[in-house]
Amino acid sequence: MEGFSDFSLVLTLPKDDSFFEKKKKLLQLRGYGHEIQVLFSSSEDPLVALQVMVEVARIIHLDEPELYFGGVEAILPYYSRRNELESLNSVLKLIDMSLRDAAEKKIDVLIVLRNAVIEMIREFGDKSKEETVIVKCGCKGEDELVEWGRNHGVQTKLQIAYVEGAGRGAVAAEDLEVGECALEIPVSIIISEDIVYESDMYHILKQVDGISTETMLLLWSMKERYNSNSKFKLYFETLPEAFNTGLSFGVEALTSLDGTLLFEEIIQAKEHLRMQYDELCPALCSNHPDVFQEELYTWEKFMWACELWYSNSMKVIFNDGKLRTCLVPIAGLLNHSLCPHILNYGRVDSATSSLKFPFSRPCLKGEQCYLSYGKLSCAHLLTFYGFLPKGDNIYDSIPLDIDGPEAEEDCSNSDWTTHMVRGTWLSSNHEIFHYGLPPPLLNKLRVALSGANLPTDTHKDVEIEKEVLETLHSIFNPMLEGLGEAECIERVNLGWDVKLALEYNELQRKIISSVLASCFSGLEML
Ligand SMILES: C[S@@+](CC[C@H](N)C(=O)[O-])C[C@H]1O[C@@H](n2cnc3c(N)ncnc32)[C@H](O)[C@@H]1O
Repeated sequence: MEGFSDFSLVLTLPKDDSFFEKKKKLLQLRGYGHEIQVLFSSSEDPLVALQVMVEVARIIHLDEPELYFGGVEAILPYYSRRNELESLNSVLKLIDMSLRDAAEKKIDVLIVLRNAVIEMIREFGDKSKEETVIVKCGCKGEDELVEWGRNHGVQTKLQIAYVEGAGRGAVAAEDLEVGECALEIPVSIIISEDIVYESDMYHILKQVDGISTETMLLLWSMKERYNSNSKFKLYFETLPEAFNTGLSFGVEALTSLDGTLLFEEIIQAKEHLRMQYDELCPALCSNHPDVFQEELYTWEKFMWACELWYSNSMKVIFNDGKLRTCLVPIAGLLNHSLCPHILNYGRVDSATSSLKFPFSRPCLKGEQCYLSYGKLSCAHLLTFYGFLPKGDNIYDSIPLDIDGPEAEEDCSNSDWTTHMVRGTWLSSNHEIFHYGLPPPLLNKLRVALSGANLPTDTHKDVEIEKEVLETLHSIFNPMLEGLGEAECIERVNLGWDVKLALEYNELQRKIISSVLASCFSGLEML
């Protein structure tokens, strides 16, 4: 690497990061400050310095569950697939920014670094590929929708296809690289609150006490769905007749969920929606029958609209800085993955007045292009989207309410007030005093059970440790029993909802069993 001139790239942990203090401590533990200058000197291999940048970026991008479960204990090379993609992409962005005004003699080294990051992203993507079976390429209605979009300024490098297990999806029409735009949607065809303000129902809805813009939009979409002169006719025509989310689960599926938290969540969500419907729709239809026709505002159609908005809407920040819940035609055909191609897409580009969907990792021709719907648990995905993603979802955890004083804060034994467990197979540390369980939870129980301050690692009290694990066992064993026996029944003839409920139960059983197994092996070690 001779001939490279000395220079540095600066990575900064943003001050407004809600976990600033925790991350700062993690960085310090690894020997960094919160503003990290990575020096590239002619005497060193720049790729070594690049590794430092990536490690720092991983810490900067940690989110709440990653800090809770892994923190300083987590073994690198990476925390989660999402974290890895975000970190590599932020390093790439920094290099690209530096390239823009770099002195000529620095350009060569920046290009070496850029290529190295691109290669890291590509290798990472190859390891995390999700195979897609294309059931049918080319779909008439959807192709017409894309054509309509193009006529309104949409640009896309994707084709719509039917994919196995997920309805429609988007497939790359050519090999696409990191940074390229998969899709660009002009603001003019995004369905957002402005559309209600311009509609004939706004003067009525604005009189309704406490009604949110989201609810107004929901009521607008119920009617627009059947408007043959709608600008969005093709969009509404290509939407599914049924969304099949957890909110539509039948009695048999709900019964199979009995004993899980999800059961309560779905029942409560449905009760809440029913109340909202009863408060709004009958009164609107009887007081304003010219605008709110009864046949368009049935409970079934209300539920369809709720499921539409839950499973298809996106949160978008507009040029005025306001975050709005929107429906985005065409973009709404992209499916979700835990290792997505597109991560950052929620802000309107002021220069083009469009919403851009750039690739955070490459997507080869014919490969399904996935979006990230967000950091969502399987319970949320099942309830509001009606599917369970492939692979380990690090946002899947079981919450625990434990009373008593919190452990004193330091970085690994932090001040979390809500506790949770997740599959212990996701942990990298199953040693004594760790057991694959989250450090903040173990510390919380140590303090609660000993009534004393947190013992240091070298002075852990074996009796207290046993009590901690026995307590956890006594919490989780009834949960496992509550799930009942695993059913080994033939699933082909079951309804979509019962199949999903059973899949969810299996996932819960797997998580709880892993916690119990960790308690057992911990007790054995002790
Ligand atoms: C925004 S839409 C995506 C387009 C959708 N596939 C369609 O045909 O309309 C969200 C819905 O797609 C489905 N979906 C998204 N990601 C999925 C995945 N990884 N596996 C299975 N279904 C998925 C779910 O039904 C979800 O409610």
